Amino acid sequence: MAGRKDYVNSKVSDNREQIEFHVKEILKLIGEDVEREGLLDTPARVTRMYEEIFAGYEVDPREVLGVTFDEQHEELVIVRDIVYYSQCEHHMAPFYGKAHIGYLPSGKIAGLSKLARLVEAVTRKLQVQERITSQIADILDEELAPHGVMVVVEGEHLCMCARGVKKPGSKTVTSAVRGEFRSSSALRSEFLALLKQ
Ligand SMILES: Nc1nc2c(ncn2[C@@H]2O[C@H](COP(=O)(O)OP(=O)(O)OP(=O)(O)O)[C@@H](O)[C@H]2O)c(=O)[nH]1
Ligand SMILES: [Zn+2]
Repeated sequence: MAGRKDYVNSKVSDNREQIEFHVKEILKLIGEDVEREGLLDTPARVTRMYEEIFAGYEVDPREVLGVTFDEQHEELVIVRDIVYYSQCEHHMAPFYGKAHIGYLPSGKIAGLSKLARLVEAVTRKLQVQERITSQIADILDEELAPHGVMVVVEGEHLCMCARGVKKPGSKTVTSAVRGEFRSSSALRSEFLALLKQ
């Protein structure tokens, strides 16, 4: 079996066979009959699912913004209600919800779809919600050098619903502010008001 070192910097597409093998082993270890019909293709299916839900390991989130445009619009730009699905790094259980991104451009704007691609790139891996929130804010701050950035992420964590403390319906809300959003409560209020419309 490969040692820990062999996995460094690897991703699902590099390791399909090994992942299938290990999923099958886990099925055996939880008491399943891996030869029964319903489970025959499960290791391959799970591996294909991992390629989707862990696609974030295949991309550099700093590169997804792509070409930025020079534009003199210096008022608030918000893309809200960007649905995401992620996996909590403590339990490997899904958490999901919506991300809302706002920034005040300073001569550079990003393609709107690229903001949603950035959310995809940071959520499709093992994560915690706080890190998703600050990574989105930091990457926009560094790549667009805007006057300010504000990110709000809402999430429902299955590890808190289906197991453990069992509180379905509870929502975690995280925020990150950079630049002028830090000092201006008026800007933060404007952003939050526009989320409600
Ligand atoms: N801060 C933060 N915590 C998270 C996130 N996702 C899951 N967790 C928490 O990670 C913690 C792990 O706690 P542990 O005590 O090590 O694990 P556990 O015994 O399974 O904890 P319980 O969930 O309370 O049963 C739990 O409190 C989870 O709710 C996240 O995105 N952010
Ligand atoms: Zn969890």
